[in-house]
Amino acid sequence: MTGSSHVAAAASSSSAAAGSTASKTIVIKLGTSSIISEETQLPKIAILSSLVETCHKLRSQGHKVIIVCSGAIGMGRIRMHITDRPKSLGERQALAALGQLRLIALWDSLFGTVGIEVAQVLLTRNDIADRPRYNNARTTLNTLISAPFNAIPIVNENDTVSVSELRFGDNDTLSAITAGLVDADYLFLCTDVDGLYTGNPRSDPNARRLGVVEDVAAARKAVSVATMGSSFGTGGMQTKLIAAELATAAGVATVILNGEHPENMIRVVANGIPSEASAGAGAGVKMDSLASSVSSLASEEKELIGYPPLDAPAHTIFMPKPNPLSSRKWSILHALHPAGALIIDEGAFKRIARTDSGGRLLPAGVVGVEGNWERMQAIRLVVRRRISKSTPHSSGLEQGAPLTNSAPIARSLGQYLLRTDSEAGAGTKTPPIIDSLRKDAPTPSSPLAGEASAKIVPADAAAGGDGVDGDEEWEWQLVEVGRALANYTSIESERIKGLKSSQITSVLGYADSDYVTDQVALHTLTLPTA
Ligand SMILES: Nc1ncnc2c1ncn2[C@@H]1O[C@H](COP(=O)(O)OP(=O)(O)O)[C@@H](O)[C@H]1O
Ligand SMILES: N[C@@H](CCC(=O)OP(=O)(O)O)C(=O)O
Repeated sequence: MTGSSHVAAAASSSSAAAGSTASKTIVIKLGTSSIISEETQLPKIAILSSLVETCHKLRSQGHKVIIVCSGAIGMGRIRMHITDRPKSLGERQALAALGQLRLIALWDSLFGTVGIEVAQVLLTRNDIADRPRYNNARTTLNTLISAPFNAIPIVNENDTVSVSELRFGDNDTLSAITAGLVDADYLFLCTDVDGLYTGNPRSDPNARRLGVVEDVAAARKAVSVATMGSSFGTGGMQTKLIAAELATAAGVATVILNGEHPENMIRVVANGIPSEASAGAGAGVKMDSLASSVSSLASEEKELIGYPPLDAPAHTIFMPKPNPLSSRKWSILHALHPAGALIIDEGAFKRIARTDSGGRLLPAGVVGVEGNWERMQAIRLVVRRRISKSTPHSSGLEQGAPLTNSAPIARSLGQYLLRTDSEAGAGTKTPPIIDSLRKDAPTPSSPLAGEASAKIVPADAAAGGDGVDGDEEWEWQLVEVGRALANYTSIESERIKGLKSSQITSVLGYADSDYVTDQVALHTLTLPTA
């Protein structure tokens, strides 16, 4: 894709739908299950070779290709004859170091046979944590896939050195971030099943594959993805849905398909992305629970919606968002690492949510500053509001919370108690958002904020939050509503919070901006019901 914005991506994608020969940027994610045979515990050489031929063909059609390849730990296990999943972090990191070498050597020799250069790109979340590093990674990838290099970057998480919150945790998420980084047109998630099913096809014989999904968040709620997949794989279908949500928000069409037949990707690209109109024609006609999110169940509605064509290979396609976020906003919301939080009042939120305000936040609306940051670092915007204690808490997490890298908020807002429904119900002290960051987490939570975020409530009256007004007991509730790039450091922000812009100079001795931030990306324009 030539344009740099996601909007341009969407425009080029939809106008060049079926049968397009325009150049596309294609990110292909290969899960461990596509690289290593569960049965033989050996690399799937024939399939990898077929993938190489597929990439060669895609490139000869003018497309650019990036591969996000799992399997370092799996290859390390093969190399060291370890049959069980490694349990300790040290063991996993050591196996990744042993396996990554083999993996890249294998790709280098296979791609060498068709004259394609490959480049190894190992990333941690830290490598894209702030704007300069994010832009640097973007430039490197774009340089690699463009002339004169015309290489295929082979991306993996730098498992050997990445720890806790510096991890992507799974390569589905990493592939979505990579697709966003390079403004890709397609993200292919190759795995060991033919797409997203209504339930795990390994265990549910009645599970049915979905053809076209328009609303990933709704589909995520409607299908069952609870059980894990192959013995080598990491996240199962859940992390693929998280990846689809992230990528489609950036305007990237996301496809889940079986890695056994990489050549099918050529046909999917040739068929193009179903146009909104044709996808919409079939919406809401089949399964009640999926009606709002899924245009078609595979096979049955092809004629009705015209996609996929009758001879199309099995796959599930997640439609790119019709109005994707700009590249800059997407990176602020989903890629950059928030170093802290500005706590704002409801009035300030309403002002920045009004489109005509330009998303600029005055210091007058800031009621708290948490964390340490420098200018231009990403921060969370968290609304503080008063709610009645008798109001039952709705679950922001279930509504879809923005939680790809949310552990720091729990830490930086340490004096607050993070309250979620699961905590209230199951009594666990670990918020699901923190589990979502862990590589081995069995149930990662959603990455995106449809509307709400975690509810963060002052732990006790000492935190200055609870009170009684007449008969009503109340408490403060904190809701993350978006992210922003800071105009002032955390120390400066603390000093000017609550002030008028005209007072900034007298307090700081200078005023580089009237706003604490003028680069805001919101998850939501309205606060969820308390
Ligand atoms: N609703 C579902 N639809 C499809 N597959 C599912 C579903 N729920 C769970 N799965 C499991 O997800 C697995 C793929 O995830 P995973 O093993 O992590 O693969 P990879 O290594 O390719 O990332 C499938 O083998 C399947 O058993
Ligand atoms: N980075 C890890 C893979 C992590 C991962 O997400 O694995 P998978 O679910 O097989 O795509 C590795 O190379 O082993």
